[in-house]
Amino acid sequence: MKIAIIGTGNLGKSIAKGLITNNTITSLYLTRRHLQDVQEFDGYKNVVLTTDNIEAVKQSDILIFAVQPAHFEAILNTIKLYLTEKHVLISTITGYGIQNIENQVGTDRFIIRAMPNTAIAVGKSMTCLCCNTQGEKRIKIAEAIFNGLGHTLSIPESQMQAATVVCASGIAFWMRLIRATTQAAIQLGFDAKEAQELAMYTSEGAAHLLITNGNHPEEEIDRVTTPMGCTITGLNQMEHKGLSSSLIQGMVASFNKINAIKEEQI
Ligand SMILES: NC(=O)C1=CN([C@@H]2O[C@H](COP(=O)(O)OP(=O)(O)OC[C@H]3O[C@@H](n4cnc5c(N)ncnc54)[C@H](OP(=O)(O)O)[C@@H]3O)[C@@H](O)[C@H]2O)C=CC1
Ligand SMILES: O=C(O)[C@@H]1CCC=N1
Repeated sequence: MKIAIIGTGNLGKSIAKGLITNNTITSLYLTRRHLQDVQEFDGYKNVVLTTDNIEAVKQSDILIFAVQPAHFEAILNTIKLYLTEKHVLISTITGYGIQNIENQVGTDRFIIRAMPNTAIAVGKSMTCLCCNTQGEKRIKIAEAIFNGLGHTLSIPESQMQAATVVCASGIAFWMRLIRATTQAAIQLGFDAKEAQELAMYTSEGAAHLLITNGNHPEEEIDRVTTPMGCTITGLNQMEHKGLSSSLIQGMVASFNKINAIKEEQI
C-alpha cells in the first residue's frame, strides 16, 4: 500500500510506527512543516519525510489526515487539484464531518473517517470507522489497515464524537486509572517500577478476560469477590467515593466539550 500521513504529530507518528512495525507499506510519505520533529523516521526503508503535501498526495493512494481541525481546510484546498480516482481519503480529525470534507473535495471522492487512538503505535488501537456513500466501495481497505493495527468497529457518523471520547481520549482516561493503581501499590509497599508492572499487567489481564470470554464485567467480578472478603470491601469503598459516577461524569463532560468546540467551528 502506498500511504501518506498528512500531519505527522502525536497521532500521525503513532500510526506511522504501527504501519512500519506491521510492514504493510509499499511506501509511506510522512508530512509536516517542521521535519526536525520526525527525524526518528529518517532512514527507514520506503519512508519519505517531506514538507510537501502535494508531492505526498501524488505519490500515494491512501491519504491519512492527522492535522488539527483548524489546519484541515487549508490543506484540503491545497491538495484537492491533485486528487484522482485512485485516492482514498481517511480523516482522523475530530469534529470535522464528512459533509465538510465533501464540500472541499466533492462527493465523488472515497472519504472515510477513522477514530483511532495512540495505541495504534503498538498495534492495539480501537478504531471506529464511518464513510460517505462513495467510501463504502473502499471501506474494506480502511478495515484492513486498522484491523492490522488493532480492532475496528463501523459506526454511523453521528456516533463519531462519542467514539472520540471513549476510544481516543479513552487512552488518557485509562492511563490515569493505571497511574492511580500504581500509586496505591506503592503505598502498599511495592517500589515504583514493580507497582507499575503490577498495574499494567493486571489491567491487561482484565481486558483480555472480557475480550476472550465475552462476559459482562460483573460476571468476572463475581469470580473475584469472596463473601466478606477484601475485594468487595475495596470495591464498595470505591463506589462510596464515586468511582463509576466520576468516570461517567468525566466522559460526558468530555463529550459536551467536543460538541461545544464543533459549534464554535460552525
Ligand atoms: N492525539 C490523539 O490521541 C488523537 C488525535 N486525533 C485527531 O488527530 C488530529 C491530530 O492530533 P494530534 O496528532 O494530537 O495533533 P498534533 O498537533 O500533535 O499533530 C498535528 C500535526 O500536523 C502538522 N501540521 C500542521 N499543519 C500542517 C501542514 N500544513 N502540512 C502538514 N502537516 C501539518 C503539525 O506539525 P508541523 O507544525 O511541524 O507542521 C503537527 O505535528 C487532530 O485533529 C485530533 O483531533 C484523533 C484521535 C486521537
Ligand atoms: O483531546 C482532544 O481533543 C483530541 C481528540 C481525541 C484525542 N485528542
